[in-house]
Amino acid sequence: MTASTLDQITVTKVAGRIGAVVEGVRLSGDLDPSAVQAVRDALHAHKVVFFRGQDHLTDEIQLAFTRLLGTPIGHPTVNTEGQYVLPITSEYGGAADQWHTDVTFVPAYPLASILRAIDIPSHGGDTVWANTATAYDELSPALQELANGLRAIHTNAYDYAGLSPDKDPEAFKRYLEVFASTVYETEHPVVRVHPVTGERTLLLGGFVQRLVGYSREDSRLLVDLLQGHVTRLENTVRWSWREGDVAIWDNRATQHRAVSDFGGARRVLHRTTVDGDVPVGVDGRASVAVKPRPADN
Ligand SMILES: O=C(O)CCC(=O)C(=O)O
Ligand SMILES: [Fe+2]
Repeated sequence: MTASTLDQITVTKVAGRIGAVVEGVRLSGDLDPSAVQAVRDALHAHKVVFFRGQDHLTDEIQLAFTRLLGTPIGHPTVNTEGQYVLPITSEYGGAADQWHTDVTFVPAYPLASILRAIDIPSHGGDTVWANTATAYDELSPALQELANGLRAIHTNAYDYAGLSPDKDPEAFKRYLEVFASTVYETEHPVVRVHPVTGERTLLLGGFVQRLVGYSREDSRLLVDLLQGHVTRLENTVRWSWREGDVAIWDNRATQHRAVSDFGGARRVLHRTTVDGDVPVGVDGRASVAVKPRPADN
């Protein structure tokens, strides 16, 4: 196949504040550096970018492309060393159908995730992304001021323990074994300064347990208030998958969730993630691991 050249690449917005379709790019490990830069620029500008018709992709090619964006990392709780491709399957059920940013229970959570549609139901099973930078921008100045000083504890234990084993208790058990085998807790700033764009973004989502220094009830109310801005429809884009589609999102400026409206149908996507950097708040304070405690040496 022909290489992508810059004058063939088009970037078209698909919603007002987030999301663009990139055309003229065939994703692979051989992608021209200028095309990789175009993808990166589109990612920073639009937060989530979509590619149609990438049917040539295999796990290997997806991983090779992922390496062009940074260092691939496995899921921290999936104990399969060297496995960088995480299947997202309907078998697990439920886990991704709440708003979250990927893996925020560790300090340097992924800077980007790449999701490839492999087996998609005939209808339903969309994914929705929200722009956490525009969510911050639209806050009242007094609320921005308050949010700037907040810190939150993110944990995987809280999240997964809160799920109900609704349909298939066995699948749920396997799920817990895989994804909650180690308890992680990290304290993050609620407002993260984006290391590339300098934007202020709201860092919350499904792994948040509580705000530091607030009662549980005040914490819940405050998180709900801020999270309500993140998920306002104006800050979101919804993607209806076709097999061969790829979505790449800037995990430092977005939240996302799956829409669980496809009944018992099979739905499989494969995800790779790119190693991230430790967030820094507006006061310059970085995120810190609470559990497991960092090694002493
Ligand atoms: O299944 C989906 O639509 C989203 C899955 C997800 O949260 C992820 O791949 O990080
Ligand atoms: Fe996710």
